[in-house]
Amino acid sequence: MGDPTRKDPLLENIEQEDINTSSNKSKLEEDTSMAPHSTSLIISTPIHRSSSRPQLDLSGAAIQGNFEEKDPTILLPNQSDDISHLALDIGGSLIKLVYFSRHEDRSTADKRKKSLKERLGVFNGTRRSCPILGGRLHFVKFETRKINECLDFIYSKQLHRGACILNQLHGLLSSTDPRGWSSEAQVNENAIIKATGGGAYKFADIFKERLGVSIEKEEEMNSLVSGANFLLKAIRHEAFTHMEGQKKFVQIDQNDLFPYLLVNIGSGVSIIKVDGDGNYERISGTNVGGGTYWGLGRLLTKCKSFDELLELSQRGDNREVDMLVGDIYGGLDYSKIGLSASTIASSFGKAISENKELEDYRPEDISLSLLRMISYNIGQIAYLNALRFGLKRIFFGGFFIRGHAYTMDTISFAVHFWSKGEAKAMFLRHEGFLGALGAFMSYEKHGLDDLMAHHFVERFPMGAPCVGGKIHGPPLGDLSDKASIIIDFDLDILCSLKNRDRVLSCSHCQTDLDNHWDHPHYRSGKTEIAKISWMEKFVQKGTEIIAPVPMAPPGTTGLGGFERPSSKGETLRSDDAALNVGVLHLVPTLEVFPLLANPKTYEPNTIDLSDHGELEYWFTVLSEHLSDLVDKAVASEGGTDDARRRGDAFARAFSAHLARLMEEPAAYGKLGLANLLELREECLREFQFLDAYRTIKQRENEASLAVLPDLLMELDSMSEESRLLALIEGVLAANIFDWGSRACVELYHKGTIIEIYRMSRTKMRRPWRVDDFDVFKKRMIGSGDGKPVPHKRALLFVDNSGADVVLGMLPLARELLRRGTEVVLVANSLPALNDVTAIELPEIVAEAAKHCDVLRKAAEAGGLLMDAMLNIQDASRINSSSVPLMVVENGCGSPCIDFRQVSSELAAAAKDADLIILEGMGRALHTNFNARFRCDTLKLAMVKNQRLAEKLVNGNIYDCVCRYEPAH
Ligand SMILES: Nc1ncnc2c1ncn2[C@@H]1O[C@H](COP(=O)(O)OP(=O)(O)O)[C@@H](O)[C@H]1O
Ligand SMILES: CC(C)(COP(=O)(O)O)[C@@H](O)C(=O)NCCC(=O)O
Ligand SMILES: [Mn+2]
Repeated sequence: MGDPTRKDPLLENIEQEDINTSSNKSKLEEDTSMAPHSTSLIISTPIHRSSSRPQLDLSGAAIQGNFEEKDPTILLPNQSDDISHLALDIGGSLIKLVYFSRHEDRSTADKRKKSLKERLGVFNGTRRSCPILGGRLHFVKFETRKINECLDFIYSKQLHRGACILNQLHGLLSSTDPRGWSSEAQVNENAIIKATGGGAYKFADIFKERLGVSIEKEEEMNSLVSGANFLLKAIRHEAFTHMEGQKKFVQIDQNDLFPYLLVNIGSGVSIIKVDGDGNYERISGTNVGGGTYWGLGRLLTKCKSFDELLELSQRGDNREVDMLVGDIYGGLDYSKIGLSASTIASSFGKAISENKELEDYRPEDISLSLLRMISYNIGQIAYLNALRFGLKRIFFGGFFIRGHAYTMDTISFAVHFWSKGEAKAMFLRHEGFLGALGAFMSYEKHGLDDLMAHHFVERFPMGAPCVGGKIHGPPLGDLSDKASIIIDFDLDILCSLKNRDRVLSCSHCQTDLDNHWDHPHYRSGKTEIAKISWMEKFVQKGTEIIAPVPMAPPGTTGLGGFERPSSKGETLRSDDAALNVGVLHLVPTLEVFPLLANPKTYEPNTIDLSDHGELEYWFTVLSEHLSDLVDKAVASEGGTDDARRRGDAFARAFSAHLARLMEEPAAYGKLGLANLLELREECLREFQFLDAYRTIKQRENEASLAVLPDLLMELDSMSEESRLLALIEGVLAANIFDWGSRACVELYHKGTIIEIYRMSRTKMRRPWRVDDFDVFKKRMIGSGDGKPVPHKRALLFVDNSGADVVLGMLPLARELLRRGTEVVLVANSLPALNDVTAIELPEIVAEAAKHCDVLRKAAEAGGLLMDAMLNIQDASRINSSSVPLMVVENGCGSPCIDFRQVSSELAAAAKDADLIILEGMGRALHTNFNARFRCDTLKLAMVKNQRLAEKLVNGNIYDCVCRYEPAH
């Protein structure tokens, strides 16, 4: 140990190949027989950053127009340095790919925000001077032996193009081949893709030949470590423990992360002590790893795939193969040293004592025995290494783990057992992508290093719809129009369908194309690849929901209960990386809401969906609401055939997601009701339903605006005290207009908007179920002689369109303005159900202002009227003595709000706020009911669900909540 000249076989091949590139083809395939010995490769310098990346000027606007249709992932002009969007980790077993796709341009909205910020008088000096651009990080994997699929994928998504846009540009202009294919090798001459893993050496030529790009090699350990550090610091629910079938997310304190032990279980195993960023040492390793399980397993069971092997283990009984203590001690425990009769004395040991051949053993038993042997061994070695350096935390990564409950339980058990509970085994959700992420991070100037958890929103993988129960493929925009994709083919589907469902055949000779790269007609450009649009495929196929995830039957194992596998299930979850980790949406403008009393302990969700009963209930609620939602969505798009098809596809995809989450609720991190409600909205957007309730919202806005003048007159005739009560009543009553609630939707079928509103108002008898009105009133108007100081700025988190905002929140805003309180109306950035959005609000305010001087002056002062009528105006022209009324977007597209991730505008507006009003069930009950803020907070909502009413406030449907909490 410690001899720097000796090398671990896992590393040795790679290092030598670096020197002797001419022999690199055969090198990795040979030489696996060396005994393990660790190497001390000490690297404590900062992460190496290559300078060979081309610095490209992307200002060719005309050229961008040319391939815009064909290639939506191409970056827009003048956005230089945002081209590092693909990195690979090509391992012995699997190729891991991390790629980045940009968000669409939002420059108009940005301008509006800029002028708003000027009005708010907020300049955010701490923000990065060169903002990194928003986008999505995607995670995909392929088997290394099927490298062609990976090349297809890269090509179909044109990911290699980002590596050298100028070259590509030139190539496309000069190429006569419609695919630009024959000239690919020349056009990308200087293009570089970062890659790590042995395959970065082994397959460099293939990448050059097929995609015309050069591989720039990143050191493997370095990549693993920087990938792990990034995940542990930036992704909220990344690490978790897994004991006896129970998954528990671990909150990692960024400032208390190091040192830790990283055990990457790939084909082989690397054990790395990590002391800081770029500061690590590979202290050990073992050649008994994932490749061993898969390789030996394949030989012994004749399984055709890793998953098949893993699935077999689920039905295995290792006692048939393993020699137990009881087998040696005649059925007795060896209690003196703490070994029970059922403890494994020798893995596979039974095979020596019996006169049996391989065929006499069940493959299931062999697979389980092998899986246990290897997992347990790795757990033990990991612990011993942790012990050497006094490390308590061990993070396990690598695709051997494959999110498999039994594997994780076994490793955890070993660590727990040998360390007597001192050390903790933790797993990473992006287990196998550490190296690829590290390679991705190594691109220059991507600026990802200092990103924080609040900059990432993990979304359910939504790249495309569900084919055969899997969510796959490019977004709808790319493919809905078949005419625009005549020459291309849908490789995402090809990849996802594996060999079950080929979609490619050559139109020239009708041959099925297993490997189109080698097909002569493909090369010569003669073929038109027959393509089935994913939409048709999807609609045809129906939905085969993913197989259940293995879950532990509760309480099957006690400690030391290693006799029986703790986490077996009937089938194995599909090994589809896209469904095991979400897509990370990078939104650099998101911020933590500055008024949260304690951001570290803040938990947005009120309902804990780890309670299975709750989960089941809310899944049923959402499923039952689905057909009504689809009707609305389809109608909002004119009820065309296309809209119907999309509606159908949406329903299937959403149901598939629900089913997937029902099986593994923590698949994408901790699951709360807010995530489910957001998932529904995201899913709608994915199928191009941009605002399903558009017409309903318009209709309700118009009807409400028509009665607003009367309401304002009525309010103005009241005393201050009664007016305040009437205003709060008004907000609560109008919150009944909620198209997300089953009960309310039924009501709407029975009466008009005005009838329902009247009925709701008459039911507003105090005391409400939660009634802090008197305390609020005291703060607002005082109780004795002295008048309280009005709030300086109030943030009103508005909810639904129509009566809710027009007859509820706007009159309340008006009252505050009258008292000299600045009002910021905070609305959704994107539509969700019938919630009003920040884009829609200025126009509604402008309409309301026609009947109200207070609103008009304040809206003028806030620049709102200008915004609504003239779009963007120079802030300096607005000169009014009135306190301003402003509109700010919250950064969400959901009926709920997570205050850990809000728009930077909202964060900026919050700085001077001393009152926040959260309105509606989503924002005040489902989320934030228990949240505490550093300023006065009023939570107002009508509970429109019986079960929630019972659970939360011990009441009934249509009860009201008026919760006032003075500054914390
Ligand atoms: N679909 C799969 N095909 C092959 N191996 C898989 C698969 N899923 C998980 N594995 C396991 O993951 C191991 C590879 O893990 P990985 O972290 O990708 O390492 P490497 O970089 O060495 O390929 C395999 O040896 C096998 O044990
Ligand atoms: C989606 C909602 C949170 C919207 O409520 P809001 O915030 O508009 O008051 C709410 O309608 C809801 O929880 N609906 C599902 C429960 C049900 O249909 O009973
Ligand atoms: Mn709502």
